[in-house]
Amino acid sequence: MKAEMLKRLVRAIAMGSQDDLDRLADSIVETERKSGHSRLANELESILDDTQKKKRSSRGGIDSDRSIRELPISRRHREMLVTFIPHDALEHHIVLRRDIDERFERVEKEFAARERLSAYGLNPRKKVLLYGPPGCGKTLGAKRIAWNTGLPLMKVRFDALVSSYFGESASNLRAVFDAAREQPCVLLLDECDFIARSRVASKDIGEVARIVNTLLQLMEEYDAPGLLVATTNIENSLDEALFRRFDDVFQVPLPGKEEIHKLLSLTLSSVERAKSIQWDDIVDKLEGVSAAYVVRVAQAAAKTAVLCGKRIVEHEHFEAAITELKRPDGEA
Ligand SMILES: Nc1ncnc2c1ncn2[C@@H]1O[C@H](COP(=O)(O)OP(=O)(O)OP(=O)(O)O)[C@@H](O)[C@H]1O
Repeated sequence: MKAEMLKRLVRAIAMGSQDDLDRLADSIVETERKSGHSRLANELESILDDTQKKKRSSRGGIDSDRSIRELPISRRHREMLVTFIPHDALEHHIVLRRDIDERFERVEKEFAARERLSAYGLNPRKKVLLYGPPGCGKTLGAKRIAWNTGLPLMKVRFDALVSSYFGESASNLRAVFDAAREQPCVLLLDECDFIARSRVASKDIGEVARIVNTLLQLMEEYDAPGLLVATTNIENSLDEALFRRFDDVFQVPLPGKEEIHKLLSLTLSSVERAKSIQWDDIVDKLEGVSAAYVVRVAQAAAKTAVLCGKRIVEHEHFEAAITELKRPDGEA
């Protein structure tokens, strides 16, 4: 072992720093790999992986109150690979078209009845893909599923997961799926097209291709106690093989007139509304935009009412908000 490493080792032991020891172990693996000793590097890596798993299970597994330190982290950069949202923090309001609401409800009901279903040899839908335009409730829909099934949400951080080091993205992804197996949760792969761009369209045979293959395999083998929800804006960009691995695929579309009305009422529930508001006119003007945009318009109108001291939202406040928040390109 090089002198520098020996010094780091002794220092870490003297300081009793587990973090430094972990980092040192990673450096040793990397040095061995770079020196062409890939078999030794792989063996060392699997020792590290096994030890981490044992440590976790000796702490009694993972429950919903797990500490941040128990969540999967990237080997090299020690970054959290997921954002963990406990069930209590998932309360939300979502407005959906009735038929879409029923699609969500079906997933939730099957999860609730999973034991009854399995008694008949039937499997509940556990891997769901939500697609549709931005800002219409795909991420919120994943929260809804978690909330209604009593599970926490574990959102994958693709920025931390995708690494430029050979094979590391795939092993990070594996660590995330391992964690989802130990901890019943809704595992959210938000904007999964980030990694799942069509292999056909992409000539990339590097890390992206490797991670798509790993994702395909992990999806195929998925047997975690919770649910997996993936979202994408661009349905067509998804790898066909990945697409087939979902048990249910449905769209979360733009809100219709009825939903726009509900979104406005919901967002304005804490302020008074003038009787003179021409709701149909406002709804007509907002038809074709995302739910997020409708919420922003309602919030802007409410804030204008408060700022100008009236505390009653008037029709003109909506007109001003719609003009001010000109529809961003591509949102509708
Ligand atoms: N159906 C909805 N009901 C109520 N609020 C919504 C709905 N859709 C979007 N919103 C509002 O817009 C915000 C963003 O929504 P969300 O993140 O769920 O959109 P998304 O479809 O996942 O968009 P993206 O594709 O950009 O990630 C929400 O936090 C919420 O305030």
